[in-house]
Amino acid sequence: MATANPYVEIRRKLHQIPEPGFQEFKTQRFLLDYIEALPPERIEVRTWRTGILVRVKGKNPSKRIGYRADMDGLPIAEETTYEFRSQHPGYMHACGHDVHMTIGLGVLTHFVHNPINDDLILIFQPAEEGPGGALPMMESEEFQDWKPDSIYALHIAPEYPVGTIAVRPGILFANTSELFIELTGTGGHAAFPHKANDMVVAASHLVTQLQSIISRNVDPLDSAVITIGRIESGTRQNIIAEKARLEGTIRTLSVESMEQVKSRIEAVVSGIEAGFGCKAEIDYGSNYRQVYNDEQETREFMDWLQSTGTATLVECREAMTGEDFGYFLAGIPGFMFWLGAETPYGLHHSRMEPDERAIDVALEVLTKYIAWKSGR
Ligand SMILES: CC(=O)N[C@@H](CCC[C@H](N)C(=O)O)C(=O)O
Repeated sequence: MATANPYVEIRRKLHQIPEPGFQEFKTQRFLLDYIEALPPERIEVRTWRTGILVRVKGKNPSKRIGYRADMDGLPIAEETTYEFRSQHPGYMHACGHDVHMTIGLGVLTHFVHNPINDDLILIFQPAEEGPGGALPMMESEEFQDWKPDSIYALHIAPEYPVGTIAVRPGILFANTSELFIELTGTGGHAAFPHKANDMVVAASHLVTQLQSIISRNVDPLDSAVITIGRIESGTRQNIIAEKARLEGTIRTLSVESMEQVKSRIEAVVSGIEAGFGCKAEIDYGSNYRQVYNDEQETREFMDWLQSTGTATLVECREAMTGEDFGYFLAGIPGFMFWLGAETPYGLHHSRMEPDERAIDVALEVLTKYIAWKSGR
């Protein structure tokens, strides 16, 4: 169904072309086509791998204000009711990055036509879901040269109504580490288990033992999560599996707990090796730093929201989600906030249909706030 809102149209087009991290080629082309059609006088564009940086020149700049949107999709087979479903089988924008990029283009368009005093740096960042684009992008010459003095980002929140912004000073999202474990035993005939080392059984024990780490080794007041999201093992029902692969993620609120959880995982995996006579290899994949909102910047934003009434403010609790935006916040003051986009299915769900009215709410909040920050 067509809509009169150009940004909703853009979001629907982006929704159809979800791509994995660092392979956002069509997405980058789509964004560049849009950006290149804007009046060129005030903008400068750079690409970094599949990402894009845009500088909107201010009228009398004394600082650079940054806004970041992430670009990649997820390996999920979409099951929404949309007519504009993903055209990339097995991939879906199930974490709202289509909405985030659309808002980025809306902010850019607004300030191209309504310049502020300061420079604005729009950052379209690849590979947020993995392996992590923020850190290498930040380290790039292209970024360092335009490094903002403050930086902001948002994430859609299916659990909050449209018109709500949820945020908190300090930690917003957890420390994360991916987790991959390969088990190798001895395969064989299903009828002769005593002549094999069955990795389906070993993997099953491992999953339940991993879950006991959180309940038995981590301070209950210091939240942590281990999720095994994928297990691969075996070839058919009457063959004992020689190998098993577990894929998951670790989340902790404190940096110390991450170390402790990893050392307990290593101990449990050694126990599985001894108990099942198998070999195990652990790979922690990519790690994200916690998203730690600058206290002063966040309080200022919360006060501004309340005094202007531009959206309904909720001071939320921290969440165990991860975000490589935490790397930007480690070097640049700023914050991330949740944008209410109420829908019954949550992030990373094949049926998630965020409420598109959230786009206009975000554009109003961000354009007014950034203009206010720039003293216009
Ligand atoms: C907001 C969100 O959902 N972010 C992802 C980040 C993934 C980090 C990494 N690939 C991992 O799985 O640990 C999340 O799953 O929280």
